[in-house]
Formats: sequence, C-alpha cells, structure tokens
Amino acid sequence: MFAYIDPTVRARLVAEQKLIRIDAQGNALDPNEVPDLKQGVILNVLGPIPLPIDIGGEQRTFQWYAFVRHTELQEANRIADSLRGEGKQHLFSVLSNSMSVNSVLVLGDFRGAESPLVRVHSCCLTGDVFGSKRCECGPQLERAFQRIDAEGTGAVIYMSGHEGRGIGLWAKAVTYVLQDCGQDTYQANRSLGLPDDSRDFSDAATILLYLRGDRPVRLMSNNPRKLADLQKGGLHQIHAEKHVTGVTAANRRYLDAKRTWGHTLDPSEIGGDE
Ligand SMILES: Nc1nc2c(ncn2[C@@H]2O[C@H](COP(=O)(O)OP(=O)(O)OP(=O)(O)O)[C@@H](O)[C@H]2O)c(=O)[nH]1
Repeated sequence: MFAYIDPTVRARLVAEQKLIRIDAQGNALDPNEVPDLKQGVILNVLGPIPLPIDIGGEQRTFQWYAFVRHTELQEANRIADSLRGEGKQHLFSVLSNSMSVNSVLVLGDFRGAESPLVRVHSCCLTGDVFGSKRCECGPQLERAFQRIDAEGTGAVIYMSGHEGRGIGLWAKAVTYVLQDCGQDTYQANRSLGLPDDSRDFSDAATILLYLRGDRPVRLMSNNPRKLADLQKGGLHQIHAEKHVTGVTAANRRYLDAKRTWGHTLDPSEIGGDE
C-alpha cells in the first residue's frame, strides 16, 4: 500500500521503523494493517534521514522526515499500476507531480527540549529557490534555520503543497501580472475567483504531535491564522514569536497588504506609512 515502492524495500523500511504511519493525533499505527480512512487523515512518515545543511558557513546535520497523506499515496499507487499495466514506466514523473510530499527538518534534541523553535513554511518557488524579493519568503526560511541553529534545536516544516497560499504556481504567476497592474496580493487572488488563502496546516500540527506531543513550541510567524490553525490541529501550547526579515523596497507593498489582512507587522517594521 505504500505506492510505487518495491514491496521488499517497503518491508525493510517498516522493519527498521523508517517508514511509519500516524493518525491525525500523531499516534503511530500498525503499518501492516489496512488503515481506516473514516477515522480521519492518515500520514505516512519516512525518516529520519540525515541531511547536512550549511548554515552561515557551518555544517549542521538535520534529520529529515518526508510525510504524505495516505490518500495521496493511494492515488499515486493507482497511477503507478495503470502506467505499469500500459508499459509506460517512463511517465513515472507524473506520480511525483500528483503528490504533496511535505517535510520536517529537525535539529538536536527536539523531543527533549522545553519549548523549541518551529517554522512552518509554505512553499514559495520564487522566493525560496529563485531568491525573488517580491516577497520575504526566502529570507524568512534562511533566518529560521539560523535561529534554530543558534538554539541548538528546533524544526522547520516545509509545506510543499502550499505554493501561492494554496493556489499553485500557475495561478500565482497570473496574480503577479495582476499585481503589476495595481491589484494587491489578495485582490489578485480574488480576481481569479480563488480564495485569499486556502492553506491547511493540520498536517503540520499532526507531525508536531508525533514528534513532541502537545507540548510547548514557539512558532516563528507573524500570521495569527497560521497559529490558530495549528492550535485547532491539537497544539494547545503553541505560541507565536515574530519573524520579520527580508523587507525590501520590492516587497513593502506586499507586506503592507499582509499587515492590513491581519499579519502582526508594525508599519515601523516594514518601513511603510500608517
Ligand atoms: N497568491 C500569492 N501567493 C504569494 C504571493 N507572494 C507570496 N505568496 C505565497 O505566500 C505563501 C507565504 O505566505 P505569507 O502570507 O507570505 O506568509 P505566512 O507564511 O502566512 O506568514 P509568516 O509565518 O509570518 O511568514 C507562500 O506559499 C508563497 O508562495 C503572492 O503575491 N500571491
């Protein structure tokens, strides 16, 4: 049932406890039993996998876990079966396109820490990878790694399916064109008939419950809705810490729109006028 993974490899990963299955409350399930999807979302978690990462010229080894919803793996499995049946294995890249595989990168004794830092970061190809200054996503991600490194422990959760606050890269590109014609970031989404923000943070809450239980964590974020979503997901001892960085002339207008929408950004922090 673990989609397009060879059954013997899968069995080995399960035996080594590198491939596990958890329910929405973060409890481990028997990976050999057929999961009851009526009970709620089920995640498959693969890891830990050591990932050496450069932070300010120093190498730190984070433990990477990839996680994906069981329903998404089932769909990939279905596609894999039909491609195999048609002898079209060369089209397997469509499998990866159909799944949102999220990640958590953990440094140090995250389980044992009293109240570690956590960054729940939404995928932003333009900011995180290209280094675009139209938003502050790239610097926020980098700063999160630096802050975690400074404390010796913490976790970055990277939500790969959240591109464009949930509307995807194609629609986000269209909203950039609309923004260049005068609309703000939220108006541009609405012009496409799409929600301002359709992100779901419940899987991030689940992975934190699995890693630490419902214990204190400090969320690096200026977004009160993200905090509320994670609380709704079962994290009752999560608190927000401001995470303002990467402000430039190119993204001031964007940040001002976020402030008006409810992000805890003071005009003084983003260099704008009240
Ligand atoms: N639709 C759209 N999405 C954008 C735009 N700029 C950045 N994004 C996306 O916005 C998401 C980040 O959300 P933000 O609202 O910037 O910040 P946040 O994560 O909610 O809040 P913080 O935790 O304080 O960073 C990423 O998925 C980006 O791809 C834009 O102009 N339009």
